[in-house]
Amino acid sequence: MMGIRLHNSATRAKEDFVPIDASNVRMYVCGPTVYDRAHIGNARPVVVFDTLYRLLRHVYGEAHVTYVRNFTDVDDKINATAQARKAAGDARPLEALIRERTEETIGWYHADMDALGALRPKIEPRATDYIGQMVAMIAGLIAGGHAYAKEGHVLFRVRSYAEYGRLSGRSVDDMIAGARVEVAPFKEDPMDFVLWKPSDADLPGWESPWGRGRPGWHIECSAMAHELLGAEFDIHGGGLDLQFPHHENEIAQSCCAGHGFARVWMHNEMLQVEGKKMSKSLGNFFTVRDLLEKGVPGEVIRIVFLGTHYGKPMDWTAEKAAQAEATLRKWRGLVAGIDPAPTPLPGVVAALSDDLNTAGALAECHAAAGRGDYAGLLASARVMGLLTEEMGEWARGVDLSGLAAKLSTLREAAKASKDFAPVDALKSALLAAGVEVRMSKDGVELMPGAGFDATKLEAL
Ligand SMILES: Nc1ncnc2c1ncn2[C@@H]1O[C@H](COP(=O)(O)OP(=O)(O)OP(=O)(O)O)[C@@H](O)[C@H]1O
Ligand SMILES: [Zn+2]
Repeated sequence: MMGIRLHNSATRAKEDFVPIDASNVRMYVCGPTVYDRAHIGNARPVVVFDTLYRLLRHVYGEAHVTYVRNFTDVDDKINATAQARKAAGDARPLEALIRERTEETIGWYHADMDALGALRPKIEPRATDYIGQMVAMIAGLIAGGHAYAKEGHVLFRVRSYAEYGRLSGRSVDDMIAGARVEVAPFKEDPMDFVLWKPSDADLPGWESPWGRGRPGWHIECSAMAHELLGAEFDIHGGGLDLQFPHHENEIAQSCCAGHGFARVWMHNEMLQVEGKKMSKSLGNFFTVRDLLEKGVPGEVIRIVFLGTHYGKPMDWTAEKAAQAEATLRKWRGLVAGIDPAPTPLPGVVAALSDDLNTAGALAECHAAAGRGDYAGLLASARVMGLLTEEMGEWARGVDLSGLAAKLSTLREAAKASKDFAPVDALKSALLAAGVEVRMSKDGVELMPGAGFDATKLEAL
């Protein structure tokens, strides 16, 4: 079996990937805070870790990989959207409005990420379903001297964990100097971070030994990962913007609670706009839905992401999208009516296994297309979630509608000139490409028929 090598952010080295249990390879990825539509920056980790998930399934077998990605449904921004609806006159209780907002956002998220060909993770836990586990973990941290309760808050005592800062490669003192840490009267040390905080009576809250309140964001992931994947698991992923403080804090909590944690940490670099991270707070974003509605197919968005290594920053540009669309249209033409090879090309699997070298894998696909190995191209593209049946609708529809318009124009011209030869020539070429042609006085309709071969349409 070909070995997978992954760049581990924790050791800053590319390492052989050796699963703890090859019959159950386990991966946790930090998921979205569900208060609004995902922007295309948010889609980058989805495509990156979906590609890794597909590779792991290819290597270890579909039944032997557990992928968990959470929904963060406790958050001030969610509360704010619900409060805005209440202020606008909605009489329902805040809890119902919050639930409605998170349900709606999860529905959008699923629809948008499905459109990018991302498989749904095996488990998609919601933070609010694991409050009990979070409370238990926090209680254990207090008992172990790693956390303290004060004024309804529980704080993690950062100085109690000697390894703090190791993931991001910084010392606690540097972090204090560089980060905007909140100084608060209930903190022993400005670096200490919140595990639990009180909730106002008009906001969602849960009973706990420290009063009615809600968990901090970091403890959510530690508790869900532990509950669903066990004390130690293989891979933890997320965007590089989460490395500090979120992931640093997850590690501190889980290790001090006496669990191990993830062995390999992977971080995708940012999707940028003019050198800056695309983010909601900067306002420099557009959503996945915006692009889909503008007619950019999900498959095009996916292949644009795959064109850049996940560890490098990238921009979204219209030129990249146009080039990607041309590639996919060509490939879809080449593989039309062809069965995929039984296995993907070894060169593609090798590239993906080399720390997800997706650009290299795509280059291998181009080479296969060039030498006429269409069955190999198809099988290989599918390992990356491309050229799948479900994602192909856009390519068929658009090609043929352009040709239908052309045929119709030729027919109009022929009616005037009485020279039907150009119409007949295009019609014969379409039939030769396996297209069903229906011409009536109402118009021209083209449908892919048996033996449809889109490559033969390229010259028309
Ligand atoms: N510009 C970006 N490029 C790549 N990944 C990103 C980008 N912005 C956010 N992410 C990733 O998206 C995932 C979901 O994050 P989350 O829902 O917390 O985003 P967010 O914080 O609402 O987005 P924003 O950063 O725009 O406020 C995380 O893994 C995060 O690292
Ligand atoms: Zn997380």
